[in-house]
Amino acid sequence: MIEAEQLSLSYGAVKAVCDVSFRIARSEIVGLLGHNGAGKTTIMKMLTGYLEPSAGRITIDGFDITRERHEIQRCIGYLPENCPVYPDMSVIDYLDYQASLQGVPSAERAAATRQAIRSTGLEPRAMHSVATLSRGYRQRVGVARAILHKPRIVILDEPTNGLDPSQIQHMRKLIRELAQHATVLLSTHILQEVEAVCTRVLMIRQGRLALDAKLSELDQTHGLQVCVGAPPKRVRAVLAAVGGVERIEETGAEQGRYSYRLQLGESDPAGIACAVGRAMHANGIALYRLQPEIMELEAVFREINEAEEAVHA
Ligand SMILES: Nc1ncnc2c1ncn2[C@@H]1O[C@H](COP(=O)(O)OP(=O)(O)OP(=O)(O)O)[C@@H](O)[C@H]1O
Repeated sequence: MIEAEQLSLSYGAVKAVCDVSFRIARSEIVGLLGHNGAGKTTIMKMLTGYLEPSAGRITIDGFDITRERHEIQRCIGYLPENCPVYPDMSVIDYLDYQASLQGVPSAERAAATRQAIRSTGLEPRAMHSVATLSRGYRQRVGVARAILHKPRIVILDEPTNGLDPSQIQHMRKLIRELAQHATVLLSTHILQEVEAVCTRVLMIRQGRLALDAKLSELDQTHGLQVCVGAPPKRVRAVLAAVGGVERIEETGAEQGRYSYRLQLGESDPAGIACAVGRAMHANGIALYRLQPEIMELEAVFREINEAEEAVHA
């Protein structure tokens, strides 16, 4: 379990991260999503013990990062944004060397290196020098380095950055495979990346946590779009008797057809949709359209950005 409480960090006058809290349980694949400069790398560096928070607290599996940094680093594998890989070494030598730096006992080093090479699909390139590898393979070497010590938590900073579409597919597959044995936290500024691999999203906006949601929750209906043959006053009177509708917004009117968005409460959206349909029928109002409104991640992302821009305008 990763627990971050009210994390903040400033670089001089720049407030990079401000009051960010979250908890990540075992086996989740969490996407840290945000524009360039949002604060994702800074959060990852704090979680991995490379930067000390100006305020706040991090515990990982009960270890406190300020007091037990080495214990924490033993259970974390980290792919930094620009992973340093030595071009002159062969893949296998580089990983063996990294395993020694990470304290993997010498008797276990060959097996650990072999396993990391197998897990990342690097077998065909194991004897090649790093300098000859494509960016996709080099990124895999970075991931292999991160998992040499079989960490329970894998933190990947922009793992697909700069990869071509087929390399991105390979990396996504690799991330899903890693998640079978570890909790994965990855950062990205690409929404589709989160949709493709993550089970949960932490959206970071100007150093603050703007959204923490499971992707499955985002698929749930929070509103209904309705088009009926009655003007607002009448519709409001009819819907006043329907429980669960919290707000009614007029979204358009054309040729006697009036469109509305109904904001629903937490409970039973399908039941409320039935009640809306029945209420229209009972009051002799023609019903032209009644459909759930699904909040897609893209819409949420846009809404949050627009709301923030309005605040800062
Ligand atoms: N070493 C530093 N010194 C001063 N400011 C920094 C430093 N590192 C980052 N920043 C600033 O802190 C803010 C957050 O940066 P950070 O790298 O954490 O964002 P990010 O979301 O990872 O961005 P990117 O996607 O571009 O990597 C930015 O305004 C950045 O310019």
